[in-house]
Amino acid sequence: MSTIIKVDSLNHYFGAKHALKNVSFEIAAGDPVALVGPNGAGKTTLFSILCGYLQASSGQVEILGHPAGSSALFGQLAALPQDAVLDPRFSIAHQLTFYGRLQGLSAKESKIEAQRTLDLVGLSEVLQEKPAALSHGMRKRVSIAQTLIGKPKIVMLDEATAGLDPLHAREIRQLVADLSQETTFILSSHDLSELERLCQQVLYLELGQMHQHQTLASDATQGYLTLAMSQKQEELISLFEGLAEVEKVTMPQDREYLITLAANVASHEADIKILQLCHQKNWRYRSLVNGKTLENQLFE
Ligand SMILES: Nc1ncnc2c1ncn2[C@@H]1O[C@H](COP(=O)(O)OP(=O)(O)OP(=O)(O)O)[C@@H](O)[C@H]1O
Repeated sequence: MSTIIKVDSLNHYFGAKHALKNVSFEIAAGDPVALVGPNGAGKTTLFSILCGYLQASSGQVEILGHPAGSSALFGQLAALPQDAVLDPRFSIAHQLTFYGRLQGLSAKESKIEAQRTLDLVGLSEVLQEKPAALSHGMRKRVSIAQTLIGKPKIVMLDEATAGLDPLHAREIRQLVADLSQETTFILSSHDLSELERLCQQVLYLELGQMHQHQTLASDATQGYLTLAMSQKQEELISLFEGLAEVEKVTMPQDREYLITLAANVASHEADIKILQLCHQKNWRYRSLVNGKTLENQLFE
């Protein structure tokens, strides 16, 4: 797969504050990529540098073969900032069409794009409305539509589903998954289970430093099972640790058990034993998943 973003030894300072510390990573075209990290980790700073809003203090950033901020990237890369706002004075049609014109589309093409992208986010009926007539979640979906105008190759969404009801959050996730063939999405979110569903590559920033992870969908977390129980079971850990297939069991959070398998034991050899034990004990489980959840990879 072709590399579309290449970042090498990136540093950024805000005065004495070293916000990004020697960050290097690559992103290939295709599957969505997650950008995760605690508050103040440097995610917005990194987004701003990738978009060309902010000039890095040092290091290289290459996007689709061009330096960040290059005019060659116009229309190829779009971003939804966390605090994006729509202009209250103009209709949604006007704003989306204007955005299309800014990208160099004709008036007719811009109108078609406005309608197409609003259809994609399930909001075709609001075309003539002004932002005040829309709920917070609807405005967010319009902003997502705006990033899709002109079919950019890369779209960065900062907290795209924050504030959306579960149904619409799911629709946006589906939209991201559906468009992933033509557009590579970089998603920043604090909702790890959402990112886990969508992304295999996870860029984790902490205090300006980058660590890379893979999600459950990959082979990288082989050797673990994650068991969610309906109720906490006092004897569970000691009983499971008594199995030859199991090396260690921990409970990273309430009613969720992380099972480390013994060396050279495949998960399908262990899961049956675990389920048999649950059955014997009459314990009810909610899910048994191969691997380590993203949250446990990052914080356990
Ligand atoms: N304009 C600025 N001037 C000075 N310091 C800044 C500026 N912007 C960000 N910082 C600092 O740089 C660090 C990284 O901030 P950044 O906004 O990139 O974090 P973040 O990961 O996006 O956080 P959040 O999840 O809260 O949005 C923080 O310590 C922040 O205080």
